[in-house]
Amino acid sequence: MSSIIERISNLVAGNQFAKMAPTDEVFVGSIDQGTTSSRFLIFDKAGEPVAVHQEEFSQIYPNPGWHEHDPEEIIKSVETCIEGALKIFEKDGHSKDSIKAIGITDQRETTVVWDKTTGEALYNAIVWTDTRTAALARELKARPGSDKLQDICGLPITTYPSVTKLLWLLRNQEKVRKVYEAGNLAFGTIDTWLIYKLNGGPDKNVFVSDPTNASRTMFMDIRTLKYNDQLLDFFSYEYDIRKVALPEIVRSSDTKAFGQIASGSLKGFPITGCLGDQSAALVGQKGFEPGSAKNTYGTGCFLLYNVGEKPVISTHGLLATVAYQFDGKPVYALEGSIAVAGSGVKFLMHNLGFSHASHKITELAETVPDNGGLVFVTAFSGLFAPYWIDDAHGTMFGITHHTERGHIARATLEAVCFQTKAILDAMEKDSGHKLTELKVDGGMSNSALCMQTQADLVSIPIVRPKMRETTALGAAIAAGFAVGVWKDFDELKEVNTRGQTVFEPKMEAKESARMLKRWERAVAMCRGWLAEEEAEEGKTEEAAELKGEADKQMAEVEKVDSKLA
Ligand SMILES: Nc1ncnc2c1ncn2[C@@H]1O[C@H](COP(=O)(O)OP(=O)(O)O)[C@@H](O)[C@H]1O
Ligand SMILES: O=P(O)(O)OC[C@H](O)CO
Repeated sequence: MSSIIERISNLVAGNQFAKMAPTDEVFVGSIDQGTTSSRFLIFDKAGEPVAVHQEEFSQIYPNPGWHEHDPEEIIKSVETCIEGALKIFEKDGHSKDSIKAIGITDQRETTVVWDKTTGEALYNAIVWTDTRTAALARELKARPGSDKLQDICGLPITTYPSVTKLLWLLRNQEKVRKVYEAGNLAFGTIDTWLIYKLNGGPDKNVFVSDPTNASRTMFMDIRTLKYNDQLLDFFSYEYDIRKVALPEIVRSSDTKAFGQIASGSLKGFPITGCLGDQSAALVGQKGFEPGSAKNTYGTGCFLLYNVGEKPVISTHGLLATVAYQFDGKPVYALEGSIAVAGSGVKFLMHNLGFSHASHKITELAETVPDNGGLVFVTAFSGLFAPYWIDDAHGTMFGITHHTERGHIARATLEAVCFQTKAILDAMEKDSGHKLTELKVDGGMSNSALCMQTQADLVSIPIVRPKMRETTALGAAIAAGFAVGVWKDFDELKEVNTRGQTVFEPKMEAKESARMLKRWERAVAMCRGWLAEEEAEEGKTEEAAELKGEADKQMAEVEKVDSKLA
């Protein structure tokens, strides 16, 4: 039996303990490496962010349709974010030792190549939005066997997946080719590059990717989650892809595979989760049940719909992708990808000088009651799902003396909502299931006008959580699962449930149908923009083919026209 003195001193010690830094606190860090900015957030067990630091980095557009990032700047931005958030965290009285694990989430498809002997990047990262490979994609589509690939990897051949970017680098960059010929070329998406560099580069050589990222390369069999011979053979007609080091594919939540941070204030802290950003957002929205979906309005906009443990290969212009793989079994999603969402807002700000802040674009759009007859097909990277038109450029239709900046701002927001509607229709056809509500997040979902328009156009409620850092939360959940911060989905029940906003559809069905028809007509009219040009110059055989395609598409326009009449 303990003495009274002993019990009293224990009580005192207990009280002192309560007043000191609460060492029983548990946090998870999350690196969110997006297209326009990097962030580091620290989440508590309730899924609330307690510290955050964000850094924008350079967007490099060397030619029309080209989009690059400096791979070293990306790493620096992440390191700065970690230090920045940690400072806030410690200032608030928390101890960094209470951070149990770190998750990573990243822009997908963006491609980096480096020399595996030195860890030196050999070219800028080619960003997912980049369309320099449009002709290469057409060349690949024309090769025998191209029609078999989507069934294996879930993606159609377009400029979007990593493969065309890697082939372009091999074909066009001598420095890359030399390292390839020496057998030292390493390929990675941003998750792989980050994990490799944060672990210290060639010294530790942690060279991995998770299935949600690897499923965006076109090298991975979506069913086995392994690199696939048929895919590698198909793409190896000029350069042998097997001579390029591809990262090992490991599950999205793991205590060992992702290594640990090699330097800075979090030196020695384990990285235990990794998810592509759109998968992470689905996890952050707790879309764990088949039939649940989310739409993330960031730089681009991506609708993911959980289809369960078997992939669904789309026949309506959507992608099959991996949602996550936490334990043995992968969970899949159908995806509708829109290339331009917030980047359209930034275009108005930076290229057209409309304002200096994103929310001001929404305010500008609110100065007019409707789009005034203007439709803006924001096809800056061609048009993605469900259309996949790589030879479209951004086009505005319906400009009159009545048109003012407010209309352009409004039409920019609406463009994302129209594409989301087209994606939802395609998803309904592929899955045979109609959504009853749509969960949203991402920077552009801050725009209430945009969310109301979305509800009006899809005719179902739009549900926006109060805490919209769902992408980062998803990566934290993946990391937290690995180290037991959360043990199962049940433990996440209360996470991120407070204070959601619901946007109910208000527009009359007749009016939304009229707007949608106009949009479809504008899409049909912006097809074949580059095809005509190439055919006239007689540049390529495919161009002539495309000219025929453009003519066919004009016939489509006429069909839409006659429907509208
Ligand atoms: N109130 C707003 N209205 C319209 N767009 C907004 C608003 N707030 C943020 N955005 C847009 O959201 C995008 C940033 O979203 P975010 O989810 O951080 O993107 P990413 O992860 O791709 O970098 C930017 O393009 C920004 O212009
Ligand atoms: O930067 P985001 O958030 O628009 O996401 C980029 C996507 O992952 C590209 O596929």
